[in-house]
Amino acid sequence: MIVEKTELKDCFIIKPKIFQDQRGYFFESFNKELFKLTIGKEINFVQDNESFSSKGVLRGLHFQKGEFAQAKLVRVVKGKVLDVAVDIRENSPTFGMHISEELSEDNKKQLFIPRGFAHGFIVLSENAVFSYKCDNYYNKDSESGIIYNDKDLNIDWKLDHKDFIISEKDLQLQSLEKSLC
Ligand SMILES: Cc1cn([C@H]2C[C@H](O)[C@@H](COP(=O)(O)OP(=O)(O)O[C@H]3O[C@H](C)C(=O)[C@H](O)[C@H]3O)O2)c(=O)[nH]c1=O
Repeated sequence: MIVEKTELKDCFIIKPKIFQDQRGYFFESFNKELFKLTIGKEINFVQDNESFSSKGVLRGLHFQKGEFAQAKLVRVVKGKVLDVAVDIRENSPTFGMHISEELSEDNKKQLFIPRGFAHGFIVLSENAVFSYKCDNYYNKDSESGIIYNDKDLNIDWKLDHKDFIISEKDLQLQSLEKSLC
């Protein structure tokens, strides 16, 4: 397992060791002890999620507020997405900055997104299966988010805007500035 730091503190790119043979491949998608050794902290994931989306679907940017904030370990099982994590830790020197990373079934990269981040992705392939671990349970009442085209974030989602598929709920999200009020 190779872990790369990103320009956002505590946000890491993880490349698992892949074992290939004539049958196909095998890799450990999560190993608690190895994760703790390489990340340097123990994360107690409590919930696994999976979503299926077609090309152009943009889910996010989402986060849960307060005590229900979630750290996530995200990966793509099928297809390819552009994954985006935004640092919304108000005391962080990289507050308001984001990273974008292509996660795919081919590169098998994972992204660890700590609590205090907003998260979203857009599907670049015909469709994608997105799988991720959370270290806190879903709490509907603490759900919040940032509109995908927040002017201050200026995220390049790669696809042509006319191809975006966004839920009505996500189209109502506010700017970063207003979402933290
Ligand atoms: C997140 C979640 C949702 N749900 C229910 C609530 C809705 O009835 C349905 C779809 O939820 P939603 O439209 O919020 O799903 P996404 O747009 O994929 O939300 C996720 O998108 C971005 C990428 C994230 O990082 C978050 O984990 C999460 O907010 O699943 C649950 O029952 N449990 C859950 O943990």
